[in-house]
Amino acid sequence: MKESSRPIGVAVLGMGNVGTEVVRILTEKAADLQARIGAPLELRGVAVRDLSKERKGVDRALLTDDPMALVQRDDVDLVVELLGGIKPARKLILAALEGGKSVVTANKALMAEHSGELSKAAEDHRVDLYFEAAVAGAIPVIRPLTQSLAGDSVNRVAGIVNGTTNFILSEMAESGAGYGKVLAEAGRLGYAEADPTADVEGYDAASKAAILASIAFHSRVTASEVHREGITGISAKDFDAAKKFDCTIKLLAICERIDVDGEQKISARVYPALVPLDHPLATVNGAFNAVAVEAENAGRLMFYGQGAGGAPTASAVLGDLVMAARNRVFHGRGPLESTYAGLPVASIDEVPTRYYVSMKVADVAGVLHQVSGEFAKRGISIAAVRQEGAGDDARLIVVTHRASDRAQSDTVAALEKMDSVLKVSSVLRLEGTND
Ligand SMILES: NC(=O)c1ccc[n+]([C@@H]2O[C@H](COP(=O)([O-])OP(=O)(O)OC[C@H]3O[C@@H](n4cnc5c(N)ncnc54)[C@H](O)[C@@H]3O)[C@@H](O)[C@H]2O)c1
Ligand SMILES: N[C@@H](CCO)C(=O)O
Ligand code: NA
Repeated sequence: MKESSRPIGVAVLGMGNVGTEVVRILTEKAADLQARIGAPLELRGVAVRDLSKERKGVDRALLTDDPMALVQRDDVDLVVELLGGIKPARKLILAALEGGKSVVTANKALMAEHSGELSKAAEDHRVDLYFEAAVAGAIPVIRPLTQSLAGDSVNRVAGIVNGTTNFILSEMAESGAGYGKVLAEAGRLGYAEADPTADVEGYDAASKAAILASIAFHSRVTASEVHREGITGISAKDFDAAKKFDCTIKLLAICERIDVDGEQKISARVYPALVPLDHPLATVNGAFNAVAVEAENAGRLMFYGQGAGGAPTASAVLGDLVMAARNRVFHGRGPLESTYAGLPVASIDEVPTRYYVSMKVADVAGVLHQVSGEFAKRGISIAAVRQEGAGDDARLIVVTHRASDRAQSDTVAALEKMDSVLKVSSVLRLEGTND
């Protein structure tokens, strides 16, 4: 390695769950990081909201409540954005890139909406924009997709990419614990977003799906183009029913290439789904994430690890920081955004899915025939039917084979109108099967 170069100035924006851990590692591992980079990393400042708050292990002189002034300092070479949200993160990152500084961010909400603008600024100013921490926390997924698989064709990226909801669903499956209590615990452990609606309503997973789909399929997919359903409607009853079909329930993010009438499109979707208990994703519990990648030549790859939490996320941030710093020292550049394929995003209606429909029915002869008739009318074949209870508590559960999501949802709408169907109590998709 060449002799140590001049110090590289680092600005950290935000000292919350992730920022605190990044600053700790930067300080504690300074010597190792210097040896790996070929230059020392020097912390020039940390932008915080509350200057009066005690920050253990940080020199008070480094704290500032003016992030823009910090970003624009001449002695800052790398900016680490850990504020979250669009404002003021977008402007700060743009200012950094336009000032010739490389940026590392964990901000999926921002990357899923503004990656085009930010990547262009990075390209125009010949600096790096890294965001490994934005998807699946500590797990390397961005780098494998952009670098290791750069010579392959990815067909599918799917898995569990939100730690908070996986933590909640795992607890519900295990102990039947109440939703609110588990969510509060996820916040306390540093998994949840500042506004946990982003987690439980699936927005966070949708942002990650948009980033994964864009990278995997060399196209640009934004969060608003991802079909999104959250977990707030999932109850203990759904878990009981899932168990009867040897399944559990997971919030999945699925990005795949699909063929729609001869045209290749991207499907990017997030929803809670029944997953067979013997499927690898069924055993991913707590704040752990798992992402399965299917590529034409590599075949199937699995990535598993901690998808949320301060220290695991900081690990991914530091990895990016070392890369960006090395590029400074050795005059290299990270991979540029690749959107040459420009594939369109399919509507959820066009995607082939399997449905699980649980309904309360009138306990009269012929109900099963009428219900199955509605599925048959739309060309949907039924895989399993289960009748439960009797009288006022008569229930029918139908699991279908794959058909267009439009045909499936139209059938549910028709069932809801039938006199003999008193209530459609639960509709979930079934994933992780081949039929
Ligand atoms: N926590 C995780 O597990 C995790 C994992 C992966 C990615 N992320 C992402 O990392 C980022 C940070 O997450 P977090 O969990 O650390 O959030 P957090 O809410 O704990 O921390 C954000 C910090 O930024 C500060 N801040 C916000 N606006 C500011 C401003 N204008 N000036 C100065 N300080 C400001 C807040 O006061 C807070 O301390 C987010 O983009 C999040 O999505 C978090
Ligand atoms: N809130 C996010 C943080 C990690 O991106 C989660 O729970 O997965
Ligand atoms: Na990651």
